[in-house]
Amino acid sequence: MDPLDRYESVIDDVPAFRAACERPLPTVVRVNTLRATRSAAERELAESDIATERVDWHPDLLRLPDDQPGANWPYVHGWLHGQEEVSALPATVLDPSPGDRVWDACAAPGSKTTQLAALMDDRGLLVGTDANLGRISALRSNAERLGVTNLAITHEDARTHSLAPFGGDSYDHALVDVPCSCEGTVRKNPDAFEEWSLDRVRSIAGVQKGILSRAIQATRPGGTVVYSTCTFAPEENERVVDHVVETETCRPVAIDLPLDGTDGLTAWDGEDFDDRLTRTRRVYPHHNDTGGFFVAKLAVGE
Ligand SMILES: C[S@@+](CC[C@H](N)C(=O)[O-])C[C@H]1O[C@@H](n2cnc3c(N)ncnc32)[C@H](O)[C@@H]1O
Repeated sequence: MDPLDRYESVIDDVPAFRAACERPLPTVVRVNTLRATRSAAERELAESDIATERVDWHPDLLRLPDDQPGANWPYVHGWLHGQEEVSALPATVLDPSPGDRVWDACAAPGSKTTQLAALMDDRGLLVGTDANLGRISALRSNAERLGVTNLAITHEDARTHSLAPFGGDSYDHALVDVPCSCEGTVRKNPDAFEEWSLDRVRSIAGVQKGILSRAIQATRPGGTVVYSTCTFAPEENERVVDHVVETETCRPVAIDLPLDGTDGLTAWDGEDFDDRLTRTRRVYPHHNDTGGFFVAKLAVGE
């Protein structure tokens, strides 16, 4: 079964959506502001005859030619990190401040963790958790290459992470970028649907609910939790957020998304969700020439 068939009733322009899903993804890098400015990175890349194009919605993203080898000088020296445009959305939406205490519940290999560290100006405390030891090695080496020093790494199941990591106090914010069915990565990985089944979608949704619930419980009242996936599946998106809105003390808040997106769904497969699910955002590949993405922002304690 082609899982994309399931979305024909909720997508505005199905032929454009299908065509975008078949095009390769543009190559994008994020300038690591702990080490360089965008102008300095542009100059350095130009010296190596690498043409760049600014991404207009984000101050630190650059598009590169598709045949660009990854190991250029600015990359090796931690000025750049390969990061797809939509992957830069969750940390942008969370927008932590220097000095905050932030938990990244599914952190490896660290694209968003290192982006959070840059937004925090490498100050405060960032805890990055992942259940996969091999991927934690990549997180560690990315953090080192990019010069991040405010990061503590834990190898554990996020569903059992400490609820009082600071002697009773909780995190100011959490980022929950869960494992998912990855339907929105089909432009990068044409085999993305090979392992797809509705049973897998439903099973992973259980893990997602557990991790998101834990993140809400570990965040102080008045704090913020951002939930994201790179899939279109409502079972892993709106239905997971609807579950925590019912079971935890939190509410979805409006997101001022800097690129085009559509409202989250309030019904799927015969089930209705909380009306406030319209405040979550879906990003489809044909709207901004990116991968597919889902993001929700939750205010905790309200
Ligand atoms: C979408 S990836 C995270 C990508 C990462 N945020 C980034 O931007 O580089 C999901 C991650 O969740 C991890 N994971 C899966 N189950 C987990 C669990 N129960 N607790 C913590 N991490 C888990 C996987 O190992 C994987 O690295």
